[in-house]
Amino acid sequence: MKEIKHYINGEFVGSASGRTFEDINPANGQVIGRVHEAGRAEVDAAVKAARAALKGPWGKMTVVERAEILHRVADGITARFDEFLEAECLDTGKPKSLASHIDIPRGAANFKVFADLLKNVANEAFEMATPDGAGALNYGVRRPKGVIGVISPWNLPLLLMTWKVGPALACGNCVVVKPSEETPLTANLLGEVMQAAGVPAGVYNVVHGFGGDSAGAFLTEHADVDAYTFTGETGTGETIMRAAAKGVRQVSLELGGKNAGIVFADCDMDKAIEGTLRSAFANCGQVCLGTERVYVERPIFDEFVARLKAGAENLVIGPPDDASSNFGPLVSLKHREKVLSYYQQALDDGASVITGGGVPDMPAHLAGGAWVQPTIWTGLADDSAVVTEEIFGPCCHIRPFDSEEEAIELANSLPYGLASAIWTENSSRAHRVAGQIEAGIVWVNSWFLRDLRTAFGGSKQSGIGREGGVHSLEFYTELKNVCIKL
Ligand SMILES: NC(=O)c1ccc[n+]([C@@H]2O[C@H](COP(=O)([O-])OP(=O)(O)OC[C@H]3O[C@@H](n4cnc5c(N)ncnc54)[C@H](O)[C@@H]3O)[C@@H](O)[C@H]2O)c1
Ligand SMILES: O=C/C=C/C=C(\O)C(=O)O
Repeated sequence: MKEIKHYINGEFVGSASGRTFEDINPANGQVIGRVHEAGRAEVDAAVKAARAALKGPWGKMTVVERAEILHRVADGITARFDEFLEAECLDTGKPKSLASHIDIPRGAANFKVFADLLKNVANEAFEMATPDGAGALNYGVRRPKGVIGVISPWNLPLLLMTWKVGPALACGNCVVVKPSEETPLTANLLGEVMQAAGVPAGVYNVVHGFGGDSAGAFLTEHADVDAYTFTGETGTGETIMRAAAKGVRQVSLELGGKNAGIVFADCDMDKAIEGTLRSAFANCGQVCLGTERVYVERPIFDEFVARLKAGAENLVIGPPDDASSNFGPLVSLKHREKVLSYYQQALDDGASVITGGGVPDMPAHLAGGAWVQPTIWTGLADDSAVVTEEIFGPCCHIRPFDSEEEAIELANSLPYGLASAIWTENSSRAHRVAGQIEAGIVWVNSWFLRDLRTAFGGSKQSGIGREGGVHSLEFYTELKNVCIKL
């Protein structure tokens, strides 16, 4: 049985308590390995290692030297692509066809992009007048923030963790990562890659465990962590923010969403269907940016519903290794319970089930997996929990609208504000509507199209702060102004 340990100060170590929990493959319910659960002692050791590493060779390196090492990390991920792919798909059950295009390549890109960015970014400078006429010069210098606590979710484990670790390390920080308890494998593989790439011991640490009353909470309660970057549920974000308030530590929070797709009658229907299918069902609907509310202009409503239904019914449900499969299981049986409770709620609230709504028949060797059907509903009231709460499953509700104003009002009606997708061939309308959507990210005629230099994050209850490009740099560094009287 595989033993999954912590990675602290450049070594894989077990928990002093001997406590472990199971890592389960959600495609078949089988145990992949036993994961060590960190107690306060392991979290403390990881934070101490990170603090010490700041003062070691890592803290003395030039930006160019750090960037070279981070390129080696990226190349190390690429060189071990198949191992990362295998590990990510074992943990999540997602199709290899998906992870090989998104999760693993982005794991490498997240190091390259920020390493290069750091080499090229300018600092601000202001000349100022003074009463004696000699003037003064102000200039900014950036310094690493220190030890960063990185807490990440299970839906895109390597992608979302490296999206934070890449810029944090590029800026010269050291990190303690707490991956999701559901998906511990790729964070450990990355430890091996870091070692081989010459990242000094203590710069990248991983502690495994759960959230509350476990590794996650111990990390957020640790007084010697300087800032936290978190991706996960809004409620967890609130808890982490409270813990970080002690000692006035900064947080960057990428949280939940209940994203709207708006499909206008003047859209290119093929593009709108293809994009909405991906945004609702890719990664079995477990993408924070995914569309769970679809608003369609009335003249094309029936055609859109029929075509999305046909698309959903064409998805090929199957395990990661099946090359033809493009729809895997949910991450766990526990998460399936949550998703199925919304499927039941939709029935209770009088939804018309256009397709799905239950659990698919799977062959015996996969029957223990967390499989669920892609599901589409119509006919629910705007205040049904199915329409207002994040389900994080492969499902969406489609509702007609009659005017641009109504569509904008519906899209903005919830306390979330992560992402939105607008489908129209009228570019004036696209700009007009995009400007009025209350969300951190608006896509027009696309979805999950990512340029890593751009700002990424949520408004309202979908998050605090922006990461990506120079915005990551702002979070992961302390900007100091030096004022020189001439
Ligand atoms: N905005 C984004 O960019 C983004 C991206 C991906 C996922 N998400 C959101 O993530 C959620 C799904 O992921 P999840 O179920 O893993 O989220 P989660 O909030 O349950 O867990 C995320 C991480 O936080 C840890 N955690 C849980 N409770 C904690 C606590 N009290 N203290 C410290 N750490 C704690 C977990 O162990 C895990 O590592 C969805 O809401 C989704 O929308 C958001
Ligand atoms: O599930 C959420 C997806 C988030 C994506 C990113 O953070 C990214 O593309 O950088």
